[in-house]
Amino acid sequence: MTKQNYDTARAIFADWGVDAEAAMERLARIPISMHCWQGDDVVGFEARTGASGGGIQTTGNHPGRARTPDELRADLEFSYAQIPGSHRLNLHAMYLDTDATPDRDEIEYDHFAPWVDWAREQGLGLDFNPTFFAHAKADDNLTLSHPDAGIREFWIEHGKRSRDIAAKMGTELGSACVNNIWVPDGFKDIPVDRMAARARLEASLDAMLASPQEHMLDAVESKLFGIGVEACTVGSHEFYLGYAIRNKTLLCLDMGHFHPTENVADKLSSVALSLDEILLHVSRPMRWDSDHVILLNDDILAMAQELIFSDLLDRTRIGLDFFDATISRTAAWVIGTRNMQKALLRGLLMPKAQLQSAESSLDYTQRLIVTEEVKDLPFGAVWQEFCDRHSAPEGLMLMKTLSEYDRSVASRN
Ligand SMILES: C[C@H](O)[C@H](O)[C@@H](O)C(=O)CO
Ligand SMILES: [Mn+2]
Repeated sequence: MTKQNYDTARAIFADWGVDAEAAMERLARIPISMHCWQGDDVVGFEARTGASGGGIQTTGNHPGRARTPDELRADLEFSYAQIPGSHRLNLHAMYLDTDATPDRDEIEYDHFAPWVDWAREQGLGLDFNPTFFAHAKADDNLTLSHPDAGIREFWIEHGKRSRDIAAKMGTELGSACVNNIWVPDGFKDIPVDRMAARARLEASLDAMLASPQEHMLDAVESKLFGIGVEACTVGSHEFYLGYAIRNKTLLCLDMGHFHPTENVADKLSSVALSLDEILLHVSRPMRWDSDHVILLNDDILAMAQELIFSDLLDRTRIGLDFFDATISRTAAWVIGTRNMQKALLRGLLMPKAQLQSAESSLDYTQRLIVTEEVKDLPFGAVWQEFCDRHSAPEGLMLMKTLSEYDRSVASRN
């Protein structure tokens, strides 16, 4: 039945001048960097207690949170098996796997080596992030921009070590590892010396990134505001856009880090004119940076279409950033990642040449007719075929598989 549906769909897309086989082939080559922190509510495996801090907030208490690296890896293995294609894992520095208890300025590659061995076995690429939150030295909501030079030094050292670890991960796995820098630095109430804070952040970043590295890529992530840093975020969009351009790093655009009515997809072509590569944190901000699981909604579809229509797929690393502890954590990963893929597939199945030609000849009526008519095309049949070819379940079978796994981990407490 699926095969018949697909054959019909393929013919319908061909009528529109779209090659469904080519779309599936391209989709299979787009890795999504799935974030480890959805699996345990951004807690990590350090010997510490306490909330994430830094304005990041997970809510909910659904049973089954991964408590150890082994549990997290088991949950990831299950999740990747439900997601067609080959992907990456985005690891945070607080997810070390070791009996040692290094402080953040003492972390080394060996503390993460089990993750690399596992990633190799699983055929996954790895990305990395220094963790500048959930630590006593981040309690002021200031790290790299802290007025205290000792605190800045501590975090600079953490950042340098993270880059070393990312470079070694990239070397070991033969695939460049993106090391994404996000700091929570900011002010609850209106500051009077924004310039000093931003100058300190810039100097700290310069010190951290001073030594050239291979097999890793530096990325910087801006933010508009967070809980507790409502008045000013030191690493704002303008700050990091300039920094990334000047220093040739990747710029990370997190969809939750802008004013809620801003169209983040619209930013891609603008920043791509000044940057070599972009990192995305695909997320769903609901009224604020709430990090809801991404849906196949207009924002995600627009983001995917923009990547494809602006020819940015080869210059963009797609990472995810959501965490919801009110639902099955593995289902959240699977649904969110598959939604990103579905959005990309839809973009790849659009009659791009026809649409762009209508626009360039100012035939906006034709552009409107096409954008609206193609909404009825059988995208689902191509997605089913894609899942089938990659041995990933869909529909009722996916539902059953996700529920069974969720029940199997429910006794964790
Ligand atoms: C855990 C991540 O580093 C974090 O979500 C960051 O990327 C962010 O978006 C903070 O709001
Ligand atoms: Mn993010």
